[in-house]
Amino acid sequence: MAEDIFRRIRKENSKMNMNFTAEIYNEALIMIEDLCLEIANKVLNQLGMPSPNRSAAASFDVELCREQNYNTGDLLSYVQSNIPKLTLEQKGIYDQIMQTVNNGVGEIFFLDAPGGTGKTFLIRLILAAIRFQNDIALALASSEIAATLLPGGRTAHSALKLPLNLQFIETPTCNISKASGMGKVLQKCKLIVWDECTMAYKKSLEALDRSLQDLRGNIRPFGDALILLAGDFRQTLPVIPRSTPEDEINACLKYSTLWRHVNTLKLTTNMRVQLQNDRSAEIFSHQLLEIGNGKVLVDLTSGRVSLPHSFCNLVTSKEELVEKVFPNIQTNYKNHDWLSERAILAAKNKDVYELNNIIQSNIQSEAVTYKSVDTVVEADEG
Ligand SMILES: Nc1ncnc2c1ncn2[C@@H]1O[C@H](COP(=O)(O)OP(=O)(O)OP(=O)(O)O)[C@@H](O)[C@H]1O
Repeated sequence: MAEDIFRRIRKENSKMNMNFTAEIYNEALIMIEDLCLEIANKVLNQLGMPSPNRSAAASFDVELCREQNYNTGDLLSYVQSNIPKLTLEQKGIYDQIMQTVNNGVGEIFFLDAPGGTGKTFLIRLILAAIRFQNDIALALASSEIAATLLPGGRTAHSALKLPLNLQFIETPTCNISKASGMGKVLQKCKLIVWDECTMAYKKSLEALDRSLQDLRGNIRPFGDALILLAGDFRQTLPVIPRSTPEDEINACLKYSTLWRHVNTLKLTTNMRVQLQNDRSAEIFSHQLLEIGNGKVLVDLTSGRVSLPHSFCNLVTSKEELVEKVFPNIQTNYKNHDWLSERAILAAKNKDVYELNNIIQSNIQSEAVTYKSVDTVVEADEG
């Protein structure tokens, strides 16, 4: 267990010159003791093992080291080379946020950015501009994929230790103490970015709000921290299994009392269109916005929209779709670059399984079954 912790810490702090330390053994003892308490309601001492030092664990600020462990020289050159590229719209938002950071005042911004308008580009620059001054900018996202797009990005659930059964708790909080590494990060940080916040349950942001108020000893929204929320309400809203659309809308951030404190900033120019000067990309992005903005008629009986004429290529079966996206998969499947450029997205697991079966049945090779575990692990391991 101690070796797992050691590997995890080395991975999280790739540039930290860290050796095996007594604190790592201590963290392992704490984890073992937590399990024993849960299973047998006994501390390690009662089971003939050494007791962990709980206060020493609090001073083991891995989280704090992680957030301050950036190469400032690299960040400075990144900032200097990318600021001149910002469009007027992006520069206006960059300046407003950096000014608020430098003034040290609390504010809640929402960056309303349809796909392709340079939201990720801008956020990466803001993170770098804060970090190169040796200040902390915490990058969170609602999904793992979005988290990987931001340097130092982590899922909000894992970083904030949000309860897994959030929706059933009246007033959830983050499971973070003042003395913990993450508690210190949240007290010190100059900015918290939460990308794809539009997918998060409003209760997860409310939990962060409560915890920041407590950690920072300030009863203003989010403890007067500077928060940059980003996302697009035209895209996926919080997913609640077996719920109605009303439940999903009610779970979303706009229906939180926090929303009235939010200052919305907008990005509107599609950079993919602008940079490539591609007319068809422009038409496609316009059509996407029309759908997202509810301008396309919905069939009231089925609840579906009819896709605009020339919006995309339509196919008549899953087999045809597989053939279009993965032509000649029998031989191409060995080419990883080819594979990494294509994917089929489906809204339901049922369709994912069916599509996977069709693709796999086209590949003539020996089938290997790997075991997997799908139980929930500790929130901080997720
Ligand atoms: N000012 C800029 N100068 C040069 N390239 C830019 C600029 N803004 C954005 N880009 C590029 O445009 C593309 C789209 O930007 P980005 O990925 O940041 O958009 P996004 O709003 O996050 O889109 P999505 O939500 O679809 O991921 C990227 O390749 C990005 O590097």
